Amino acid sequence: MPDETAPAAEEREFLRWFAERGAVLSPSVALASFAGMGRGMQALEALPEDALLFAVPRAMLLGTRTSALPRLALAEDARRRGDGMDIDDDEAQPGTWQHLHRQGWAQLLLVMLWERFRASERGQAACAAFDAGADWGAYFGILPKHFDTPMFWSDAELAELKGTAIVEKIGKEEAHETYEKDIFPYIQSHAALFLGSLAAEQPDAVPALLQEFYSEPLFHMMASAVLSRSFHVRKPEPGQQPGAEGAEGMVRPGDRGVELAAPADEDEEGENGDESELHIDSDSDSDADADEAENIDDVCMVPMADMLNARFETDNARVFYHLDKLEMRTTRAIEKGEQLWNTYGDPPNCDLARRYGHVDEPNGADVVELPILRVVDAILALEGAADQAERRTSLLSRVEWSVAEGLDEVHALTYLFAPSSEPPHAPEPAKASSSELRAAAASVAEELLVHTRLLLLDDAAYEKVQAKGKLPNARIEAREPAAGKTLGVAEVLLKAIDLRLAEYPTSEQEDSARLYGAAGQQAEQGMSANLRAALVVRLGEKRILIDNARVLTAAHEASLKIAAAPAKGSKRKGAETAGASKKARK
Ligand SMILES: C[S@@+](CC[C@H](N)C(=O)[O-])C[C@H]1O[C@@H](n2cnc3c(N)ncnc32)[C@H](O)[C@@H]1O
Repeated sequence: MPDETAPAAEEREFLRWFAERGAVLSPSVALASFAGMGRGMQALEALPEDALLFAVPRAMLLGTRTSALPRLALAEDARRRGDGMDIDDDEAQPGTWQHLHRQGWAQLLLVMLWERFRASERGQAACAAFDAGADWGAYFGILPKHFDTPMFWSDAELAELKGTAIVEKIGKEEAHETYEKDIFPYIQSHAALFLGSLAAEQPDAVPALLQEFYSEPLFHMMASAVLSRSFHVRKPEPGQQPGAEGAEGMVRPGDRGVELAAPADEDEEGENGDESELHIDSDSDSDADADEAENIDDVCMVPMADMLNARFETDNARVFYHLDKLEMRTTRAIEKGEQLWNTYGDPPNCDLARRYGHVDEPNGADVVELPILRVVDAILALEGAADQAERRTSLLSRVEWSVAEGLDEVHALTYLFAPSSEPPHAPEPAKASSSELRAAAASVAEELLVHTRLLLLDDAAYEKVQAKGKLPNARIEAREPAAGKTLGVAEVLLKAIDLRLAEYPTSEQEDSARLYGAAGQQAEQGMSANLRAALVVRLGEKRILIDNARVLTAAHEASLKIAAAPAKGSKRKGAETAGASKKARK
């Protein structure tokens, strides 16, 4: 429920600035505080579908297209080169503004830090000569001063994420390196730009001033703000009519900390959020795609649009694009008092926690990662080959080939039965019938089935696959005579899931009991938000593994029956998902 308290001074100042700069906020909505979510937006009266909530002129967006810093930095680079000419980004030397264009969000983060300084009391006077236009001071005033993302968690809190894929994706080290190697040296060597007239007026104070306005913690804060609040806004197309809806594509926050931002999608509606990184292409491919697809200049902050919270499949408002402004509109009728929700793209909890610092309970979009190496381990364990090292090498060479052919190195498993909306949010039904289990088998990650089966083929069949470039079908009940011992795809995946579950220090029952209580045990009281988020993430992952395991168990039993009755079994196609992989479809 929203707090009834009067808005804080910084919020009043933000609202004043918002109106003064030409933005419009509907009198039917207001910012409000929501328990555990910070600020959000609330309807003060019932609203129809497509009602305008607010409109923001493009000039108010904060990014490299609207800030004066890029213009000033380019002029400074040209002055230092002494030629005053424009050069291509490719020709730019290290230590120049254009060179930073290649460093993910570096330019945007410098813009954020510089604009924050420029809006400060000392910065206003020091930057007066820059003729840089109106500042974003009131916007910085309401940005969070701290973030709950794992980037800022203690080691003890991070330890609670053991087994999940979050820890290695936080990017703390990479962010630190970017700051040390690219950001701070650039600022230091352009002190007159970043401190304005203060650099010449107080040369002895420069190191302290740089620390005050451009420190590493501030840099991480800006990066976190971009990660959790930025949008992708394309430049208007030439010839586009003012008011034309949706011509610039969707917005959503960039991703990957300071390293990379996520690719933009083609869509006419805006979405504060982005896709999970667990997609079909291998990571390296997707990074390349992201580089290609994203224009870093599209990533920007959209005051007011970043005030809306989000919850799994709850969004009731979206951003729409116009040549001169962005509008937030309702996507369905809203009742008086309802919260206005945007969508962050319904990411799984591991991404929600990493990028936004909160989780959804339950989150039907949850995923758990199963690396193909765990499948290799499972095969080795089940085969119990005398020469494990030799067999591992052979399996790894298949992994290398298949990944080069476009199969994922890490597969994402999803819920096969949706989690209950009621605590403890376990997948329902708890006891599925055999027909329900059979039906669910069709949703087991296809590419994982193909990949597993490929590893199980005997050498002759594998060589044929390589020669023809056609992968085996995703048949969950398939059994293959790998290395002289017949193993089932489902059987191997069950073992891989066992191994994957063993990576978490606690069990599903323990986590569930702590979060939601169990027979004879109360839920843990007074848990910190970070600990709760960690428990929710890892419980969701374990539940998906266990959910997949029950379907695989049924498939394994079926595969044994089929094997025992080969004549009938050879005709059985029920659980086969034809032409499963991209490669197979080719
Ligand atoms: C785009 S901002 C939304 C505005 C934000 N609540 C504020 O006070 O400025 C995103 C942040 O809001 C919070 N948030 C959004 N949705 C939430 C939810 N369902 N539960 C908890 N926190 C949420 C998270 O801190 C997230 O990083």
